[in-house]
Amino acid sequence: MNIGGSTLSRELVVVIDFGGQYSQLIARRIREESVYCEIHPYTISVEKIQELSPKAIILSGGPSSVYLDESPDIDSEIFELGIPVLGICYGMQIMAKKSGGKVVRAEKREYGKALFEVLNGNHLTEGLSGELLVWMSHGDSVEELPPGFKVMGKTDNTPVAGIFNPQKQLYGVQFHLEVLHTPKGQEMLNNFLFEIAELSSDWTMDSYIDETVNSIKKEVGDRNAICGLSGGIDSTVAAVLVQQAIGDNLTCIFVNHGLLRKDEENQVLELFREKFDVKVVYVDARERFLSKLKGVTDPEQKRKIIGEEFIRVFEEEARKIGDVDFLVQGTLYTDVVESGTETASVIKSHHNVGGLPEKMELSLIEPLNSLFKDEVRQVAKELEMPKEVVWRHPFPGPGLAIRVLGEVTEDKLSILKEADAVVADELKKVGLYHDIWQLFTVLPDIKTVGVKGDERSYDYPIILRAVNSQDGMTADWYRFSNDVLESLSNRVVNEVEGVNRLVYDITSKPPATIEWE
Ligand SMILES: Nc1ncnc2c1ncn2[C@@H]1O[C@H](COP(=O)(O)OP(=O)(O)OP(=O)(O)O)[C@@H](O)[C@H]1O
Ligand SMILES: O=c1[nH]c(=O)c2[nH+]cn([C@@H]3O[C@H](COP(=O)(O)O)[C@@H](O)[C@H]3O)c2[nH]1
Ligand SMILES: NC(=O)CC[C@H](N)C(=O)O
Ligand SMILES: [Mg+2]
Repeated sequence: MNIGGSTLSRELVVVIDFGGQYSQLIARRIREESVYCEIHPYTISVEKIQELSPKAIILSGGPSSVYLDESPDIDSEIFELGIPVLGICYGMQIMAKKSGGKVVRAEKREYGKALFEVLNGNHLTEGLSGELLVWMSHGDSVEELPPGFKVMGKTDNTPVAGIFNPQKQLYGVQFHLEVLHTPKGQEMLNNFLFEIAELSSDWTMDSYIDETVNSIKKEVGDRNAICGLSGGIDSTVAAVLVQQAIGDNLTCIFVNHGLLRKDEENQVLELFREKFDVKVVYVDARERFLSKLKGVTDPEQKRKIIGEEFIRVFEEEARKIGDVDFLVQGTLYTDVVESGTETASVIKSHHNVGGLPEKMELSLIEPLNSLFKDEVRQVAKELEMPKEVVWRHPFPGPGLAIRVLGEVTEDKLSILKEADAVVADELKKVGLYHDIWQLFTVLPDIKTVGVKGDERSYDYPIILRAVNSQDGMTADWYRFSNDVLESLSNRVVNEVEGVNRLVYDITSKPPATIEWE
């Protein structure tokens, strides 16, 4: 059993993912309107959709072409369910093809900004007049309209840039209305959600808390649970929600795997002792994690070892407590998606999802597995948690193991801990720490030559990473002033033994990821 937020009752929009790069963004745009939505792979069956009983369906874009044999397909039945459907790009093309139209390779690829001229009045563009600036990214086009459909509008390049069938409430747009480069995109999406599908905005964090607590109460009853607690926002919120549901039957397990930041174990324990009324067991597992990681250099292998070891520690602690059936984790929607689904490829195996061992003694409770990070922060605020928890920078479960590149050793860990502490201290001093979404240092597996005090040094460089983001799915590097960069460099090189260089990572995600491994 996996108890998560998605089992709750509320109006639902299903986004069907054809492998598009913006599927997450579509989901975010919908949730920003206080409407709950879930992303499902295109392989979802019609029966499953009926079971979920969504009030609207959105078909995402995708890299493939609908006329190819192996291209992602969907059962035509979904257009007959009486549920309003909006197809975007590939989504519109598949809607056209499955409804009896024809899609072909276009003469000219259309990429970037275009002007969309509305040709036939329809509910999607209601309230919008004149030519609309839209964002295009396609090489295929609808050549023949399916029966029952009308052309919604055109661009210079694309005579059929939008289609609709008002009787069946089917709408398709060739452009991406979910990106900011389509300025009226959100208005069109709102027309679809509220005018066409008649959804109400019933997705609030307030209602989320009540429903989640109630559903955990029902599922767990008077049985016992443990919670993997890191002091991070996700597990803290998960612990508090579960505690509200089952009270003293919850015990939190805080694991020191030797990969925490400088003094982090003490800070976390103190925070929980002072500010939260939950039972916390501290486990010193440094030895066993570090010995399992000995000689291992491959990033995915490191993650899997750590994921498995976490579970083994949790199981041992559960046996000590006795009669424990559940493990609570602060898994987020993003952890699930990045660890790979049928249509989304594995970016990296988050230790708590893709890194889980196949056999587990405990059933999972993941009350946040349908939320994005910023939504969890909203829940935390709603729960009146201290600011230091709400705005704490995310810290990955595998900790410094994925920031010491290559083999993890005690020596390298201690250099990295020191560098990390110096950087955090300096940025708190200049008042920038909370301006940044996530900040950390990385220790690469190389040494470089320097000159310190007139003498040659052959030491490690430290890489500084600072990014801003909303939910960790995309991120932009932080623009420091030169003065701040200079003081950071001076302090790190002077104060951290074994380091003679500081370099700054100026890559966004994508194409990089936030962590280096
Ligand atoms: N040191 C730890 N001890 C026990 N459980 C942990 C530890 N580190 C991570 N976990 C578990 O793994 C989950 C995922 O880790 P993750 O880092 O994504 O979440 P978090 O630490 O709660 O929040 P944040 O993302 O803000 O750091 C946590 O929610 C928690 O259940
Ligand atoms: O708990 C976690 N277990 C993991 O295995 C893991 N990998 C990455 N992260 C965090 O996720 C966010 C996105 O990171 P990436 O851009 O590196 O994928 C960033 O905030 C990362 O710190 C993890 N968190
Ligand atoms: N972004 C998309 O969905 C592209 C759809 C299709 N591959 C095309 O090029 O037209
Ligand atoms: Mg964490």
